[in-house]
Amino acid sequence: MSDILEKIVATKKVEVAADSQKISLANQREQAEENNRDETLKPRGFIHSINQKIASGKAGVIAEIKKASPSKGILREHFHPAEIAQSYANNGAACLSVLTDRNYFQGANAYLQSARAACSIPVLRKDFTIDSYQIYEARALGADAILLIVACLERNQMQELEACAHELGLDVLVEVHSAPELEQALDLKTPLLGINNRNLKTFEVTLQTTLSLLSMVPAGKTIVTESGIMNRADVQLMRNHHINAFLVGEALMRATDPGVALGELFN
Ligand SMILES: O=P(O)(O)OC[C@@H](O)[C@@H](O)c1c[nH]c2ccccc12
Repeated sequence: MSDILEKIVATKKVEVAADSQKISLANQREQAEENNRDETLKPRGFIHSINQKIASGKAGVIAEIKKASPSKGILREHFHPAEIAQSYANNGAACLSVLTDRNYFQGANAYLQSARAACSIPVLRKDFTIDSYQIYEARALGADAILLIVACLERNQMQELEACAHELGLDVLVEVHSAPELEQALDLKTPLLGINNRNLKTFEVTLQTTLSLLSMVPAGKTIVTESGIMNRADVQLMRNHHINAFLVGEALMRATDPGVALGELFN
């Protein structure tokens, strides 16, 4: 099978071209700027929220709202983003991550909007960002942060996208899976560094990915261990290595009440 990430990026290019015909870049920018002047829609401080939890001795959890994934299929049938968002926020999540990719994750922009409106914690737009259009769109939707995946971007492009996000007041989570990718991620200004334990070529998940890259990360970065955090032993393993920020999806999505599951995993 060809690399899933390549496929997703190819689809994303077509989607962005079509979306920008429906709502122009100028319109997205206008809405983004309007949101930045609106008390309820202006950025909530994604990185700040994570660091605050960590400073108080707790885990900084980015709790994900994800209906399905290419590797696991449907994760949750009873899928109500506003309800899930409230449950996560009430059980100590620092932030939310909401999948908006339609084709591979059954996400939607509307899920981000309703999740954010249902709580007061910051929200990451979880998507495959390849074009600045998507960054204006993210802020226009009310997102507080965007994801940049090193594996799908060129060096210059990544820096341009980060600058665009920062100009709009969005925080950036940069995601890596290997040492060469980590080296590129360190070109960026963002202190928030996600290490994805899932290999997007094979779907193999191992927490060793995070542990093996640790020594390359300079002081001043907040490492987020992403994917495959399934139980308290996984959390403890990471915390033993002073990794205090987590991005968790599946383990919570499969639970009857995702927020209660979050509490059981971290509290
Ligand atoms: O469901 P998990 O194994 O807890 O993983 C969550 C998150 O890390 C995963 O959804 C993810 C990490 N990076 C991504 C990039 C795009 C889409 C999804 C992802």
